[in-house]
Amino acid sequence: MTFRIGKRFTFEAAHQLAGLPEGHKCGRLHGHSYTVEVVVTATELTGPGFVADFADLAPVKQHLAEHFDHQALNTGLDVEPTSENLARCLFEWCATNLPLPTTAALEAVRVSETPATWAEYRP
Ligand SMILES: Nc1nc2c(c(=O)[nH]1)N=C([C@H](O)[C@H](O)COP(=O)(O)OP(=O)(O)OP(=O)(O)O)CN2
Ligand SMILES: [Zn+2]
Repeated sequence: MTFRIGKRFTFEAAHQLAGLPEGHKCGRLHGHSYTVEVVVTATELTGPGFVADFADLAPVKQHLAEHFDHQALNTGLDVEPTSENLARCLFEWCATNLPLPTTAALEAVRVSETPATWAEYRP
């Protein structure tokens, strides 16, 4: 049996994407209200019955506020700021920085630029 929890975060940022056909709208500088979802799993629960305390995911909020919110993402990342690349970048940050219980594992990070679209990274 697998338990799965997630927490959703938001930030606002601008980007433009290279490598698109001439005239593609996403080649122009534009902004999104991004949503980031962090998913954690476990096969056994800890404490009162947690995969992990939702509060254990709180550092993501501060990381996004300090490094992503109201930023031009093209200058802050060493990859093209697509949803896919942001998901991998944020997964790697979470894997290093979130204080999860030893019984829990970071499963995936999902990034949405709009309510209709998403990209997910899970190694
Ligand atoms: N696989 C991906 N495709 C696209 C990405 C991406 O990160 N991964 N990003 C973009 C652009 O950032 C664009 O701003 C968003 O594209 P899209 O959802 O197509 O734009 P709209 O919200 O305006 O959607 P409409 O359906 O055209 O109204 C492009 N593709
Ligand atoms: Zn965009």
